[in-house]
Amino acid sequence: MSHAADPQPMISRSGGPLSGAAQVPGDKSISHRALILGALSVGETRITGLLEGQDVLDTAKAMAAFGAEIERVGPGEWTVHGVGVGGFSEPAAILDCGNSGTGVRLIMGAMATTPITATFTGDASLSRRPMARVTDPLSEFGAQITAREGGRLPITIQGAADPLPLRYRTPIASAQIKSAILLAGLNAPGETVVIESEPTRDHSERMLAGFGAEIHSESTEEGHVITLKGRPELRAQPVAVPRDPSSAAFPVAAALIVPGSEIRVPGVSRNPTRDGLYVTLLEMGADIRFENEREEGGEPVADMHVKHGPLTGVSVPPERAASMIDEFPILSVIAAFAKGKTVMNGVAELRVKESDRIDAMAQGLRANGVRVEETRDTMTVHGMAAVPGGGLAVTHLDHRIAMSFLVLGLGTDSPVAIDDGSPIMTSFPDFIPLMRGLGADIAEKSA
Ligand SMILES: O=C(O)C1=C[C@@H](OP(=O)(O)O)[C@@H](O)[C@H](O)C1
Ligand SMILES: C=C(OP(=O)(O)O)C(=O)O
Repeated sequence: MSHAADPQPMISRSGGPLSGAAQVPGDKSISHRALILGALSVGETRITGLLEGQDVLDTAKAMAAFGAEIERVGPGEWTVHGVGVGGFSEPAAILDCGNSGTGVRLIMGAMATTPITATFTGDASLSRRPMARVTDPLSEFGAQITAREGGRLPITIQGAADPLPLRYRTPIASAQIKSAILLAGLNAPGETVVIESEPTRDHSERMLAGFGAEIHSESTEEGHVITLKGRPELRAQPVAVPRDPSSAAFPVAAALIVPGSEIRVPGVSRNPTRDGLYVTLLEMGADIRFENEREEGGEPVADMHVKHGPLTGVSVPPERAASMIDEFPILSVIAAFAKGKTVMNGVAELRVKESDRIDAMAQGLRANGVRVEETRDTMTVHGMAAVPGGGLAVTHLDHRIAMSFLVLGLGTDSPVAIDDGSPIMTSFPDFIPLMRGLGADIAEKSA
């Protein structure tokens, strides 16, 4: 579904301390992969804790269009009867991946080595995002690809009838590029190898191994090397999706900036390839404790306990960027309340997310009285003892920008408005009730 909802202006303002438990939704990255790998497996995959955000629902629809049987059997509980590696049938209609970069890029990979044709579209945000980073390597497998000018959506892929395995060094640290290649490699003979300069989130590798593929990763002088043996028979698996650390970041941030707050966030993934924000917050002096550390569904998880307290600005090194790539918008909000400046390095990729996130954050923070400097790949936020607020932030169809500014307003002197909260449904449909349950004052606003 394209993101065509009417804009929903919203406003948030400061109130009393936040308290209680924040049950954040299932991990978005793992949810997409559970549906895709379920569709490529033989047998029934039962998924619990699936994120029922629009991004993931669009992926579910696409898997059904390729011939998998997908059923919602309860809240967050879904079954997938897959068609096996190489078993996708040709979709009858154009596949609309909505707002989701992960959805479209991984699904293009999953079908590019099967001899069927599919056309992909998305909303205005997704149609601006670069796709050649994925279609270039997919054409090396033998797929025939046509794209709009600049390698953008809509894109039509005629999958390779006789795919060749690929050895590919990713030019950008991106789990979406890596995952698209690995999914394509499933139906290529021989070994497909991806080499990345910095390790990126490793859910595809963990889950492919869980579904029975032969895959291994090693750090070498060349970089981080992932090797997949093609044409496995993937076996359906139960998948328990842990709670999303990227979604957890919003209530955590709110608790850190609203005086007197103390909240718990149970069952959040602590996968080290996703942990950069929390490493950074601890360096800033945040009062965060991880309790009851355990393993669930092949991922390390913990219960978080977060308390408001003083924070100090830090410099985030570029090599940490991949492990917190979606968390820089909310970090820039937290940084506004820290003592001194926070410098975020190596963040150029933020410019090609759902929006140009450096620009969107810089403009919205400035509109609310915060000093921000940006270069192509850095952002610097100057913290202040009291953040004025009182401004309007433009969200550009970007859920993380919308949620970041609603959190900002919980700590500012005057309320903060956003032009459109509707994109929040892509990744965190219960964000507003969850935040209100903690005591946050967030309201819809007439346009
Ligand atoms: O593989 C994934 O699930 C994701 C990878 C990241 O994108 P890139 O691979 O473009 O960095 C991230 O921003 C996105 O939200 C989810
Ligand atoms: C970048 C994001 O998602 P995607 O690339 O899947 O649209 C995100 O969720 O912050």
